[in-house]
Amino acid sequence: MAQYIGAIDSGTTSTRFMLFDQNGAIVAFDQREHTQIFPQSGWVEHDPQEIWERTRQVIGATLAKAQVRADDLAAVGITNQRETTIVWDRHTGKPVYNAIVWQDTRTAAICRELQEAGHGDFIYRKTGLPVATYFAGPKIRWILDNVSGAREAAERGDLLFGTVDTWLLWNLTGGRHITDVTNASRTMLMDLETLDWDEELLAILGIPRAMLPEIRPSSDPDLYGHTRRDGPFQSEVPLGGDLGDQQAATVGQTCFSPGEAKNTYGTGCFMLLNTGTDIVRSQNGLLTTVCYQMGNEPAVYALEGSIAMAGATVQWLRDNLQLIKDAAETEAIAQSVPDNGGCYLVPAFSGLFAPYWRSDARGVIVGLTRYVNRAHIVRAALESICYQTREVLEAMNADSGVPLRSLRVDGGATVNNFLMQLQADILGAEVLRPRVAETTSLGAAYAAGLAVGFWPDLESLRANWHVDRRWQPQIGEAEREAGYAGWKKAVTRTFNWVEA
Ligand SMILES: Nc1ncnc2c1ncn2[C@@H]1O[C@H](COP(=O)(O)OP(=O)(O)O)[C@@H](O)[C@H]1O
Ligand SMILES: O=P(O)(O)OC[C@H](O)CO
Repeated sequence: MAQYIGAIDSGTTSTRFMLFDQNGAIVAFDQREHTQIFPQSGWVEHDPQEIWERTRQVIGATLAKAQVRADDLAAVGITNQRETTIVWDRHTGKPVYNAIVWQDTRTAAICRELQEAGHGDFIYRKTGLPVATYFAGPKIRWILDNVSGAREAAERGDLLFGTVDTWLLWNLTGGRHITDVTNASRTMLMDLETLDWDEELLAILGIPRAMLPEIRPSSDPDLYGHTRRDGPFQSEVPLGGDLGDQQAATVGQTCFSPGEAKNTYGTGCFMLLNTGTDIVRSQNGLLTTVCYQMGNEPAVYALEGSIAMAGATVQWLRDNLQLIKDAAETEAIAQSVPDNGGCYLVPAFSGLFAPYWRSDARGVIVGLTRYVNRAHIVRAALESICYQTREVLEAMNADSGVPLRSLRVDGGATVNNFLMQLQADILGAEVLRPRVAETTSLGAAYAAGLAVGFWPDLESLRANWHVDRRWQPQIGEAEREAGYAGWKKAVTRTFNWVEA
């Protein structure tokens, strides 16, 4: 019997391929970054061909490292940065434009028009999403409006849309055009109740239905297809799992019961709270989204607090300000000062996402005096991740009425132990990091493994979750609240920066 499950994790900054065994332990992996393209202020793009190339490379390198043949894989799952939008020609397979990344704000005018035309409430009721530049629908519309000949070609049925999962499935299978419910729930085009594309939403955004992929469960016993023999696996491996990366991390953290939540610290930071089969509407700026759908089971929903800039703020310190040489340095530098020296950094680089949804906001560093030095700014950058998380957690507590006392964390930035201590201090709650912090890939592996019977059911997966380390708050209430009040004040300074 095949002993492993493979997971492709195509993130905002890099792609990984991982092999997992029956216990959910990592057997081997490889990871490669792709280029971040910033053509103008507020624009963020990726090259879809580069993402596919990196995917091929990490698959080949992982199999070689582990000395595993593709025939030893029971199935492969895919997980991906969500909302990032690719449009390609169905005949040539060539993208008509770069991928427009979830952080990109070029669709602000389209979003404003949708609001002004009074579609905001309808869109929110249907999709659980506020009208914001974050989501895929307005990005597709932008491509149809701005790429020469694109609208006509789309109307002729020659163009296909996909998020990154769909792009990879298309390339891996040689032409299957499929997405899953979690990714579809981030397009602003899917009805959260019917789990199908909605004709009225398509009409409002002017998007031909023929461009859209088939929507399937996140774990599909009918399979999305098999990998092609002439592709990176050089074998026909079943493709059985597909879900957005934040939903995948929720599955990887085994948050299968209503009330269970996780927070993932990658490029952005995303907290998801499982709300079961109920569609819960937020009163506090959170999204309602599909958490997962396993086979023929009903879909499970989640409330989500999305933060656009988390680890990316650290990258900005490194690449744009050159304050640090690598992300790991932030741990020692931030600890070298006792506090932020009165300085706050609010990274509203893509506007502010949850709970504000302000596309008119832009980043600020405030509270500067001659006392403030590099270490204070580095510390303020780490604190910004934790304060944004506190705002989202408060919104979740208010919506669910049940305060979360401990938070399961994962993602690339959780290797920073000082950041985790800051998080416990700023939340006043316990922070728990699991042994396998690569929960995004693990969630995709679980979805694929469940599809082919490698694991029997969701409950059996809980036994694979083990705590690696936990952090308790170490500061008092007064200090915590004073720091938070400073943060709240700093946030107000970001508003109304971009004039309509
Ligand atoms: N030691 C660290 N301290 C703070 N941030 C870190 C550290 N190591 C990595 N990061 C941040 O984590 C992010 C990478 O995490 P990852 O989960 O791979 O992201 P993604 O899936 O979004 O590509 C980067 O933005 C990086 O700046
Ligand atoms: O690439 P990540 O892990 O920061 O995730 C990006 C999110 O999916 C965007 O919604």
